[in-house]
Amino acid sequence: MTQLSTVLITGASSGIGAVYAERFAQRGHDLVLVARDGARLESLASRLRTEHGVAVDILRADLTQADDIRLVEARLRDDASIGVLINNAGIAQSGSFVEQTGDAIERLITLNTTALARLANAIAPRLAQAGEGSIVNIGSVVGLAPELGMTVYGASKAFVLFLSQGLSLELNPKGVYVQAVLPAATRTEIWERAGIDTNAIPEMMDVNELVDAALGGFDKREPVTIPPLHDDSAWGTLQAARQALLGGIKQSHAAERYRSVGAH
Ligand SMILES: NC(=O)C1=CN([C@@H]2O[C@H](COP(=O)(O)OP(=O)(O)OC[C@H]3O[C@@H](n4cnc5c(N)ncnc54)[C@H](OP(=O)(O)O)[C@@H]3O)[C@@H](O)[C@H]2O)C=CC1
Ligand SMILES: CC(=O)[C@H](N)C(=O)O
Repeated sequence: MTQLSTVLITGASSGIGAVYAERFAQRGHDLVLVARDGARLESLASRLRTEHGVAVDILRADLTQADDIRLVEARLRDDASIGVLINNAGIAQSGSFVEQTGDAIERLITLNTTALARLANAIAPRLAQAGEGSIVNIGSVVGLAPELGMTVYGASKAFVLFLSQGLSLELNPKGVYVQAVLPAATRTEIWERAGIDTNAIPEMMDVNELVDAALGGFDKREPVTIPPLHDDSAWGTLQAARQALLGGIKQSHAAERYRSVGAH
């Protein structure tokens, strides 16, 4: 694998994924662009080929469908030129849990977590074998805080963060870089698609600024990049608190406050 490996980007037809495609093309990488909207992918691909002289393949796939997920998995497994996976495709949802349908919840979880994990799983063994390559998973700050009021979406993004941190522990020693990117509200189509009114959201980041910051974290090989977090010591404090809690849960007996329960 050369340093300028091919980059496969899911959700490349708009928003954050389309800007990643632009930026990696500017850096001279060939691309594989994945999404459902073939016409949009083709028009982006054709512009990037012309403007940057890179090879761009498109792969139409609905990543909520098992057969389509398998198609992308096969490409990641078999195409040795692909050294970077940008696991970006995702959807949000409006409404509270009791207003959401089971089918819509399943669709969100399949796209935001199952597809993302399966695609990482498809490429990871090959990258580990090669001793190089990168997996970038797009999470969200919403995954840090149930208080932000998007329970299922937030839970899917908490999964993305946990998975990324776990994969980082497993794969970093094998030479594979794993990055979780946690954007906050960013101006893309995701809001309209989910039926969320953005007028109520005062702080929205421009999508170009978001991706450039995420790539800044990528170049520094940060395991977790939170573009809108200005004081990064807050993240360090949270991680230190988590480590401290770990020390307290390696116990063979239940905590004192629960011990009287069985005695009745
Ligand atoms: N914008 C924001 O405020 C934030 C976004 N994020 C995350 O960023 C990621 C990208 O979102 P963003 O760019 O904002 O949103 P967009 O809606 O602009 O882009 C989403 C992309 O995912 C693709 N996609 C949607 N459904 C499917 C599907 N079933 N199968 C395959 N591809 C699909 C869309 O393409 P197509 O319709 O052609 O399939 C599109 O390319 C998401 O994971 C999102 O959760 C995180 C925090 C904040
Ligand atoms: C895109 C969303 O709906 C969400 N609020 C987020 O910031 O991740």
